[in-house]
Amino acid sequence: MFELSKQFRFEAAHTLHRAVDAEPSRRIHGHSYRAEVILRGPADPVTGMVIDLGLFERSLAMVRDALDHRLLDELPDLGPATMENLSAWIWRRLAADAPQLARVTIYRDSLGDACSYFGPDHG
Ligand SMILES: Nc1nc2c(c(=O)[nH]1)N=C([C@H](O)[C@H](O)COP(=O)(O)OP(=O)(O)OP(=O)(O)O)CN2
Ligand SMILES: [Zn+2]
Repeated sequence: MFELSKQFRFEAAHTLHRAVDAEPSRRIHGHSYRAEVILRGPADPVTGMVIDLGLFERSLAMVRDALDHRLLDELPDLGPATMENLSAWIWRRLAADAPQLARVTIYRDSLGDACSYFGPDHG
């Protein structure tokens, strides 16, 4: 069993309705995000790879393009633009191309925030 990971960064804006810091959160504001995607599985005996990272990078580039410099509130299938929903959204986008998906983690490094999603089979 091997574990492969790739990371990408994106900048995005959002609004959020919440009980604390309600007013500044409701205004449009931005964050710098880092996404880490983990794949787990055996290496193919012929290729020696869990997945060709070149192929995987293409899928990640499409996901990043849909998020970078966007107003996340406008993503139709995201829901409230929290790190929880972002990690699950990235999972849904990648699952068909990468059945070895094991975890998607969203980081907001400047705030010390992180949130991981382990897929629908883990609640
Ligand atoms: N469980 C979650 N809680 C919150 C999320 C989230 O994604 N999941 N997101 C936010 C907001 O995005 C918010 O902008 C971050 O708020 P906060 O930690 O208060 O940081 P700020 O920089 O906006 O505020 P400071 O007071 O300047 O630290 C909130 N909660
Ligand atoms: Zn925010």
